[in-house]
Amino acid sequence: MAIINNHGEEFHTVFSPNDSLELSCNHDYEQVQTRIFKIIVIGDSNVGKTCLTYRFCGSTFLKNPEATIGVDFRERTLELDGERIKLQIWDTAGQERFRKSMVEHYYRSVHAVIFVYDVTSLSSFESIPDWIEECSRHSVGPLVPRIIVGNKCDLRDCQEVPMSFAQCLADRYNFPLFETSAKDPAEKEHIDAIFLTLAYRLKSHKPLRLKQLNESSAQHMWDQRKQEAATCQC
Ligand SMILES: Nc1nc2c(ncn2[C@@H]2O[C@H](COP(=O)(O)OP(=O)(O)OP(=O)(O)O)[C@@H](O)[C@H]2O)c(=O)[nH]1
Repeated sequence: MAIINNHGEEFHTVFSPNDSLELSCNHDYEQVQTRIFKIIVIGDSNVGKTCLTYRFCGSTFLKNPEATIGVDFRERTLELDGERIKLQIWDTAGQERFRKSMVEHYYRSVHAVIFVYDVTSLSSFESIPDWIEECSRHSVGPLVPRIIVGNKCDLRDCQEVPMSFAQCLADRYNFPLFETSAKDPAEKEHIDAIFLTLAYRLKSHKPLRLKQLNESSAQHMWDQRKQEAATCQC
């Protein structure tokens, strides 16, 4: 099985042979309609949101990320069961001063949310309910899939958040929980699996706002959002 990103690069992935996710790049993409899903990645500063999204979209570990200002956009196109799906990933700023003027943009027409904490930082984990609350305040409906990700699990010796704690929280909200590491190359396929879990869930739902759009108008909207973000005074 293979997955491709927006640059047309092909990666091999690791779903088990029993998995119903079929990823390939053998189709003539010009002929296939693409559904586009907006996923926002939220969490405290420094938990690794940029590195996680970069690992998924760029396939490598970003060594020296700078703090995100406003939002960074990444995307990757997948093919699931013969259907082309584009994940537009909004890597949001964790620092309040870099995010406050962007918050409305983050949540507008969102299709899925990933909450990230750092397994070596109890405070980042304790913030997760606040991020969930912020999400609700911005009218993200209960049908929008959400998952919790504990990052930096390569630093097991410094772990401050036992998985049992995290599992309790995830159970309380009924969200899936994943622990992973953007840094550890061996976790790359696990990170793919996290995003693909969401993609698969989104695929089984009707897209919300982008349902009626063809690819060029959806792309136009995406470009507009990028422009809005770039001109935003954060
Ligand atoms: N050991 C380890 N370090 C990581 C991992 N992921 C990210 N880091 C490091 O954590 C720091 C913060 O990473 P970022 O991805 O910039 O964090 P962020 O959540 O995007 O931060 P903001 O942009 O400020 O919101 C960087 O020094 C990364 O190298 C990981 O899985 N393991």
